Amino acid sequence: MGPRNLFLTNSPESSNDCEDNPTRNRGFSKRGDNDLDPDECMQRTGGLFGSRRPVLSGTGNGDTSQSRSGSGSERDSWKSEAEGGESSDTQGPKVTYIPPPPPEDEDSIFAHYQTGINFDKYDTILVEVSGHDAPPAILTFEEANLCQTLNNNIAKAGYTKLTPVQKYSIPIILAGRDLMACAQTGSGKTAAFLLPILAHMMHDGITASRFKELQEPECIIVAPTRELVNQIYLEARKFSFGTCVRAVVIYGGTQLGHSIRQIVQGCNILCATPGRLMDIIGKEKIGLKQIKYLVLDEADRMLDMGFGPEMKKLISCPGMPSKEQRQTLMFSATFPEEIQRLAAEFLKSNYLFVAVGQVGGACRDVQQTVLQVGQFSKREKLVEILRNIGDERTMVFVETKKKADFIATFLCQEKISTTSIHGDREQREREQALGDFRFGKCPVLVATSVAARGLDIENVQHVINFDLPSTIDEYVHRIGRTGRCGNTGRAISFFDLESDNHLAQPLVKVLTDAQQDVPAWLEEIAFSTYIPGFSGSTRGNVFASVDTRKGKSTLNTAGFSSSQAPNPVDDESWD
Ligand SMILES: Nc1ncnc2c1ncn2[C@@H]1O[C@H](COP(=O)(O)OP(=O)(O)OP(=O)(O)O)[C@@H](O)[C@H]1O
Repeated sequence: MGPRNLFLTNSPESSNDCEDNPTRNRGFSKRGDNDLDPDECMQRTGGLFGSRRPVLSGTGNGDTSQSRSGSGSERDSWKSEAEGGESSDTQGPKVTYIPPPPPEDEDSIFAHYQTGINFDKYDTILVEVSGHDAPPAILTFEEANLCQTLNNNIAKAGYTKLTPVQKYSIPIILAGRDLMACAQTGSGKTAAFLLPILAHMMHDGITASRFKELQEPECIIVAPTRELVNQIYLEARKFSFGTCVRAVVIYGGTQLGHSIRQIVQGCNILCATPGRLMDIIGKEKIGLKQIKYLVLDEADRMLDMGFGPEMKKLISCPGMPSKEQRQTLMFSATFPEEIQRLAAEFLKSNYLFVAVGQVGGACRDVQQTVLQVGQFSKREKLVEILRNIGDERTMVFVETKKKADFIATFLCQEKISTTSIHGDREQREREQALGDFRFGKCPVLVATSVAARGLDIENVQHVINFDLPSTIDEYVHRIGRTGRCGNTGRAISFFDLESDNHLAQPLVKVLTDAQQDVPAWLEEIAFSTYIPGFSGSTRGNVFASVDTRKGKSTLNTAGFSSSQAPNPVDDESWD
């Protein structure tokens, strides 16, 4: 491998980002603690229209403990990104970043990557639909009876065959039913909700939205990270091309005035991170009266104790149609049982549940390897692996933001051109980093869990878990950044006997279910480690939770319930 350049740019300005930390989420779940993205956390301090002053402060300079049982000292202070001068009642430097507009030419809008050799194997995946009177699945796009413009856009996007989640979800949504859908990473969940929503809008003869100070969109899509909502927006823009439906994206870390300017020009579909959404609603730029569709992507994350309170506020905002009056759609690759129960509050009682493959199961197109690597050998092993990989695109997941910087800098010193993404980086830097990775300038992206969910980047051939996450769900999402849409990928995880033993059982289960080799040492740890709540054998079980309304008490993919989950110390990643 040739020398790689140093592309890491860590701006001192990043000090106006807020820190993610468990402490600031006191009173919220253990599960969600690690996954807050900075700008969204502010809502938890002041409520929808309340004060945004942070309730906690601390040193903010603790070390980046690599131990899972660490106190998380670096995370004991946080400054809400909302403090970035976005509201009159806040202090601190203004957030001035205005993201560059996406390319407008048709080729860029419809640019896509090829489905992989295993795309056709999707047909063999088992699908279970539960709930009453489910409409039958469709087998082809033609059967969906979409309008010509949508069909043209689907063709231009290079879609010729439906994925299983699309086959089942599209008719369900077209029939007006609420839906909770769980399907493996990279299997086309975004189009599964966008296409039928757009079809409905077209069918209802939506009128082009015009400039207005208060916009009343028909659809709101929320997702947990900025990069993910942006991606969903680009998909919405692609499928609505040539129609009068206008999609808009708003997310934190960008100038609030910019978000407002985007909205007032017209907004039918609003893609938003929760914090920015609530801010905009509070500023009365968005009215909710016309909402017909509410989509929670990465729904288990959106409903956990981290974001759950914001989502509850959203559905009880003035004007928001009741669940009987709107269609609520939830999608994820993982759906722990207790989160499903919470979700019922958002859904009509006759909602349908679609499970494609094993709920929370890993994508089988990812070849998973687990290596026993102690904390002090990890860097050496990482360099060895990356040198063997060469220039193939690789995401390296670490536990903390500081560690992300540290490892990225270390790799750059090793002449491996690397960039990094995490919640302490300015949004400008995050987007730059993602762009550099996406377009191959930096083949290695070091990331915290902020990049674990949803990101769809072409040709990510490898995921390396330098640090394993604290829950198996997060593992499933992380390794799902590769092996997407029928392509194959590889995931290598460093298992540290000092800190990762609690993951052994669920990890063995995920590996087994995805028909991967399970190292004997891992199986041994799995059988000798008692995990409360993890019942049953690791082999051959029907995996994880199913539709909770069936009353089966089963495992969630974490191998333990959220309330039993160990305290996560990965310190990331909300938006
Ligand atoms: N029917 C299809 N034919 C071809 N490509 C498709 C089809 N459906 C989706 N894709 C492409 O597959 C990729 C993955 O889709 P998407 O990002 O929606 O997956 P996902 O299920 O939401 O994954 P994750 O769980 O990681 O969020 C995207 O590039 C998308 O454009």
